[in-house]
Amino acid sequence: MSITTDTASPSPLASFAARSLALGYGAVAYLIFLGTFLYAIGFVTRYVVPKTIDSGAAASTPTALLINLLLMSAFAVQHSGMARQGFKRLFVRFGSPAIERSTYVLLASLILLLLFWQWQPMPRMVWNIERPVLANVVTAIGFAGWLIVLYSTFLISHFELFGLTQVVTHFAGRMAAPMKFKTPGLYRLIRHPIYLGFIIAFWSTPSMTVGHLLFAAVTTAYIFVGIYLEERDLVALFGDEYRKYRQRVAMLLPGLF
Ligand SMILES: C[S@@+](CC[C@H](N)C(=O)[O-])C[C@H]1O[C@@H](n2cnc3c(N)ncnc32)[C@H](O)[C@@H]1O
Repeated sequence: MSITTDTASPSPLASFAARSLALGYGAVAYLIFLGTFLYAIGFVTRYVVPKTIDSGAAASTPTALLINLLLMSAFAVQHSGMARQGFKRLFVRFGSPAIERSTYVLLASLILLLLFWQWQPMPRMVWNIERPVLANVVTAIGFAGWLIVLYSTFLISHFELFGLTQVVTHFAGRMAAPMKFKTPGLYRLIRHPIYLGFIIAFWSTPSMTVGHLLFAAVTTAYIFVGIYLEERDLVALFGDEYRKYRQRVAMLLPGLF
């Protein structure tokens, strides 16, 4: 696949304009992702941001359940659908390969922002840790989960994962290198540290409401579906290298599974 196929005109000026546009698009998509990621931390931990997982007027339970399930389903369909190799091939047939990842990141972020905005609180308490020390420990574990997520993205290439490397390489007039399979740091212990970080971040809260529990349970179930689909693609891409890695290294918890 050649990055020169995405420019309609061979003129260097038009090509420069198209590459600049792709770069700007990728940069905006990355900034929106970053804002969404930071907002997600506030949304789940209920710190700083105006609208959290538990704030707002409560609708009836069936209405809240329906809206929240629809919002999470929209995210799951976009996130899993667009991540598949088949969709990526389709995308590069009609659009520029350089902005495929940025488009994926942008749409995922926009759906998440919609979810944060429209999320219906379900305030009934499931558990509430009242001892301050224990509550602080649980909160700190939750924040550690977010740190694991962010740290792990840098282990397998943060800027490539969120599309910036692709648009910068394209802007420089070079071909983006194919994605490399890497197992640095935490990836030597488990295959999915980013997903483990999310699970820790979503569950480790001192006050668990029904709404938060719904969010944690559905996203955790979705993570297992995502792992199945992602590993199928990784086996197709890297063959025996990934199969051996899967035999050697646990999915989420070393020594357990
Ligand atoms: C959101 S990341 C999640 C990565 C991993 N499942 C985790 O939880 O840490 C998904 C992207 O990472 C890529 N990926 C997963 N494992 C990888 C590895 N060991 N090296 C490089 N890329 C990987 C997948 O192909 C996919 O594009």
